[in-house]
Amino acid sequence: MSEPLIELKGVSKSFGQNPILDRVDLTVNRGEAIAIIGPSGTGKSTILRIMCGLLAPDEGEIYIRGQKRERLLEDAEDPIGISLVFQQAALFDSLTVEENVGFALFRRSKLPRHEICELVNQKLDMVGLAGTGKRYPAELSGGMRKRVSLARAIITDPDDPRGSPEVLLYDEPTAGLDPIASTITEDIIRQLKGLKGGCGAYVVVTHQDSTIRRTADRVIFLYQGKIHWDGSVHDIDTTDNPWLRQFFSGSVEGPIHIAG
Ligand SMILES: Nc1ncnc2c1ncn2[C@@H]1O[C@H](COP(=O)(O)OP(=O)(O)OP(=O)(O)O)[C@@H](O)[C@H]1O
Repeated sequence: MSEPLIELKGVSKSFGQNPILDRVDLTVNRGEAIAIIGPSGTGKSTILRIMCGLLAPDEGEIYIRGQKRERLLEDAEDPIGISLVFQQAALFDSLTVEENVGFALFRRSKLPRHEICELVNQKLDMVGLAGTGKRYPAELSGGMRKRVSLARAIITDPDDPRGSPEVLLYDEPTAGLDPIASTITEDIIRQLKGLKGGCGAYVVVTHQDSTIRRTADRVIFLYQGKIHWDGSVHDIDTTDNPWLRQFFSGSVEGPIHIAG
């Protein structure tokens, strides 16, 4: 039986006069691998920020493993960990890889330094970056930097009763990467699900065809604040849904209107 980890119910969000999300219903169940796709500016990153508690909806309800979230995460704790891996790696250039990955633990936990370093090394190993801990971000490729930020997203304090994040949210994890670096990242995203110290489900926002096909089981198409398609990745080439057909063909003819 499916276990809902994140439920958005009738979620709406506007920025100023611009409605971005319009009564969106979306459930992320344990074990799911979801891609949210759609044209630029359609609210995909906004959904991720709402899911992880960085942004509050204007209307609607959010349930985290069945518990209603009342406030932003600065004020309240969810019953499970939800981590957002930002599009930009956003590393501190003056800190080593090790210090970047362990940043939160070095600052907030009571763990001795050698234990934090051990955890950091475990996480670096999981993202294929063993042995890079003493390097600085500037010495790494763009793909490697993105994987450092992934390691940082999955590191947790062993004393945290929630353990490692149950849900990982990836905002364009392969944007700007060459095809091989993309494949490496896509494989890691897949492998982390179900792995001890990995995650129980993930949501990827992406424009990359390979990332949609290689990381997702379920694909959600968002346009003008609404979900227009929610189906299996195996059906994306055969569905006659007009939004999906136009999106994947790159045609300018169809229901999707892009300004400019
Ligand atoms: N904090 C904010 N204040 C004002 N407008 C915002 C804010 N955040 C996002 N927006 C606007 O909301 C819309 C949706 O943004 P969002 O980043 O969610 O889209 P997206 O689908 O992820 O786009 P892309 O594919 O280009 O990354 C955009 O028009 C954006 O400019």
